[in-house]
Amino acid sequence: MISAFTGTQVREAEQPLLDSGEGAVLMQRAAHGLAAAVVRELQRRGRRIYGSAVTVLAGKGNNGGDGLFAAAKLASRGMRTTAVLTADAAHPEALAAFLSAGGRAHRLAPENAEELAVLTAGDDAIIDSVLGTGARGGLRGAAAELVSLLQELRPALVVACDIPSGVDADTGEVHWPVLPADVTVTFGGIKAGLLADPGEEYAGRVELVRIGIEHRLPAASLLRLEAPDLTALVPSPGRRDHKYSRGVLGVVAGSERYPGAAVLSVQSASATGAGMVRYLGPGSVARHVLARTPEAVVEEGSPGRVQAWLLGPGIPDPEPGEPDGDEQLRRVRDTLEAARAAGQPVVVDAGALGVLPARCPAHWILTPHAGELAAFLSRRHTARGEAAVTRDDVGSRPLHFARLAATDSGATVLLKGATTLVASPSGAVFSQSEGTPWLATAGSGDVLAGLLGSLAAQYAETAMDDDGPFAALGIAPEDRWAAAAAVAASLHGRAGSRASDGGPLTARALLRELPERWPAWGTGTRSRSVSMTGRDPIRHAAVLLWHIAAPPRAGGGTLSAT
Ligand SMILES: NC(=O)C1=CN([C@@H]2O[C@H](COP(=O)(O)OP(=O)(O)OC[C@H]3O[C@@H](n4cnc5c(N)ncnc54)[C@H](OP(=O)(O)O)[C@@H]3O)[C@@H](O)[C@H]2O)[C@H](O)CC1
Ligand SMILES: [K+]
Repeated sequence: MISAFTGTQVREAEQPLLDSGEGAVLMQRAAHGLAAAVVRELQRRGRRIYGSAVTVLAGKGNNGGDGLFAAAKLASRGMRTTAVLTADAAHPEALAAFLSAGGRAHRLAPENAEELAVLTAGDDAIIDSVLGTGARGGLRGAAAELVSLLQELRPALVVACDIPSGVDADTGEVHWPVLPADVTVTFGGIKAGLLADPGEEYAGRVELVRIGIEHRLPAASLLRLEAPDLTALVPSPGRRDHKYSRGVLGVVAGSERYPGAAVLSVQSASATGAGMVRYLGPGSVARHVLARTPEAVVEEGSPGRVQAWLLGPGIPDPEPGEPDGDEQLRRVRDTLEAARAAGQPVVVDAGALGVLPARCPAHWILTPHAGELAAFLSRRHTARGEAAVTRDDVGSRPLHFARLAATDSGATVLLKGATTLVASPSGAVFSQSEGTPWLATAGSGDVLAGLLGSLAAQYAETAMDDDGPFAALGIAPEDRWAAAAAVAASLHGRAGSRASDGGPLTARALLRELPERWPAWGTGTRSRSVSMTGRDPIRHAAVLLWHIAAPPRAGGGTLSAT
């Protein structure tokens, strides 16, 4: 499991060492790791180091200091090194080291921004060390102009120092312009903003350099499940299990208008381990469901025992003139009431999001996309006389709004996106990014809802106990349902990447990827490559290489092992 931290958490972990005068050692470890990453990436691309050219964009603070010290190390490897000093000052010792290593420095000004952009864009590598965790907002003035020009000129290789300048280390919000990085070399702890959109999209592959503060870091601000975690968390039946003990899921989904959502969500639930799926809905929809999933049980009256519910796929929001909505929405309301009394986990999707009570239990998992989350929050905010929230608000600050919705409602909130975020009402967040943009297709959300419902039914009885698999991974009781939803998001994303294989996919193709690979997924048919390079983390900087393989400047980083 990958842990990520806010810039503040990392800075606080650094502080005692700074106070004891070890800041220079930390910086040298950071610079060593940064320089080593540039060398490795150039070699990976078949470039010679000696004689290659690198430019460092250096800000006024320690982020700029990291970059200048790293460039000095690259100069000692025979690289031609240029520094563009973007502020009126620079880290004095680092600049001195850079110049004495033979580097050439230019002070950026509005009148030379274009000339410097053209001068440096052709270099073999650019190191972006303008702003790090001390940034407030984005690039300004000539630095913003230089980066905008470099974006157009598309340098061969961009390596961001700690975070791409302009990306908020805590939230992943982006203050444009930001130079998209091929690699982000981050220090001490992975920054949460590198694992949340839109920041993740600009980070490229993330490499962590340990600088000796790791043991001082607090509980992570954001977590990411990896393949070995799926192995531990993907449920599998025991010898004494039977269909009722494996987890029965009740599904209230579909409508005359959208029968397909019921078909897809029931099929998905049935294919991913639920012992049984009970379907409740209009007869015409039920016939479609049975045609595709004959093993489903269609319930007329009150259903038999279930361990969990999935409510909402394909159920439209209430019409303005019909506040109670159609029969399905009434069925959703009744089921929510019964489920709360029974303490059952509920996956709440689509139209069901509009009929939730003010406060929900953490084992109710909402699965909105950005527009649905904006509507969900706006209903609550306007009822309190607060400003509405737009889809664009959510799109630019997904981590903030997912967390807000969870803490405000008490429910667990899975916010779908290129990077899917799952917020626990405790404030902890899981971030999963195994998907592909091709998953943005009709029915994909219904398949996810069915998969998540199936897992909820399988987890309901014992998985959340203190001797269960989530506790074994060290996940706090209040965050276990968020972790369960993250399992679903991870499996769904992996299935989507396989079904897409780089091209368009349909929800039906996505379904086909679900069951066959189910047991293999946990082991991850893509084994994660994690290697320690550099030297011992206590005595020297060490680089824990883990690859969020994001094709350089591709849309979003994906967690796929190499
Ligand atoms: N602390 C350590 O020992 C280590 C730090 N590491 C690296 O350091 C950065 C954090 O460095 P810091 O100096 O705290 O902050 P920055 O370098 O990110 O910012 C520098 C200054 O820039 C000014 N600033 C802030 N926002 C902007 C902006 N939008 N545009 C222009 N300038 C801005 C601000 O100065 P002011 O005088 O304007 O207040 C900042 O102080 C961290 O990211 C690491 O790279 C290493 O990890 C090693 C250990
Ligand atoms: K930076």
